[in-house]
Amino acid sequence: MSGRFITLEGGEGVGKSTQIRALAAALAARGLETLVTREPGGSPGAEAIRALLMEGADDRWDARSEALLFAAARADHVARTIRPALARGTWVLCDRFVDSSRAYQGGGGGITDADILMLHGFGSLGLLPDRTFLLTARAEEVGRRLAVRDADGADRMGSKPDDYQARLVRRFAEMAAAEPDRWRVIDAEAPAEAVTAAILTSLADWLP
Ligand SMILES: Nc1ncnc2c1ncn2[C@@H]1O[C@H](COP(=O)(O)OP(=O)(O)OP(=O)(O)O)[C@@H](O)[C@H]1O
Ligand SMILES: Cc1cn([C@H]2C[C@H](O)[C@@H](COP(=O)(O)O)O2)c(=O)[nH]c1=O
Repeated sequence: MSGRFITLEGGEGVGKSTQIRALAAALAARGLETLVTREPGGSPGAEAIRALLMEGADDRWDARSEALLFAAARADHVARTIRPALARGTWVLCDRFVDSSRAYQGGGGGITDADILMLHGFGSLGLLPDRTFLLTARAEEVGRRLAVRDADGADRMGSKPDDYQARLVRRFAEMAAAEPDRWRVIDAEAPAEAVTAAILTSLADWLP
């Protein structure tokens, strides 16, 4: 039996972590076995790489080194956590995946999509989600949320400048438009409960 692989994507502070927790609870209430995981991270090795990526100055890594580190973390996460869970029939709910590399290191950092997909092909044998939810909200709304959540300061990746953030948001929208069979775009400005309901509606075809 094979589980489902679902990812949540979007810019900083749009509500992915909030929604993944709510989604896991809703699926568990329907009797489904779920695993919530995240990137970068989700396995001991990938969590160690996460610390390298998230701490330190913006120029700690150049764009290519950063793309390699994200791909290496993902390879370990896929091999040790995601593929075994899917093989057990578990629904894997992942907070960010390769599409974040395509948006951040690609749209934001200027690495080509072909290069990111090549690294993903080598490191993770090209595993792709069955369904990807893109959470969207206006920059002003996200700014209000992050001002509260990150009052003590953002991490290294969250501190990228506004033009970088704008490019990655555009890249997410392009990817969703280019691959509508896999992506579902969700308005994440609504109250959290309404956002969860919209995600569940977009999963109705798979739910028991
Ligand atoms: N629908 C919502 N309405 C209002 N506030 C929200 C909503 N969803 C999440 N928040 C709040 O916004 C902040 C950011 O949410 P969250 O941490 O889930 O975002 P995220 O997309 O996982 O962020 P990041 O990408 O930075 O990890 C949190 O303080 C959260 O409580
Ligand atoms: C997987 C992945 C992530 N990022 C960035 C996106 C965020 O700024 C951080 C992760 O922080 P979060 O609070 O856990 O969302 O890393 C990236 O640039 N590339 C990636 O592949």
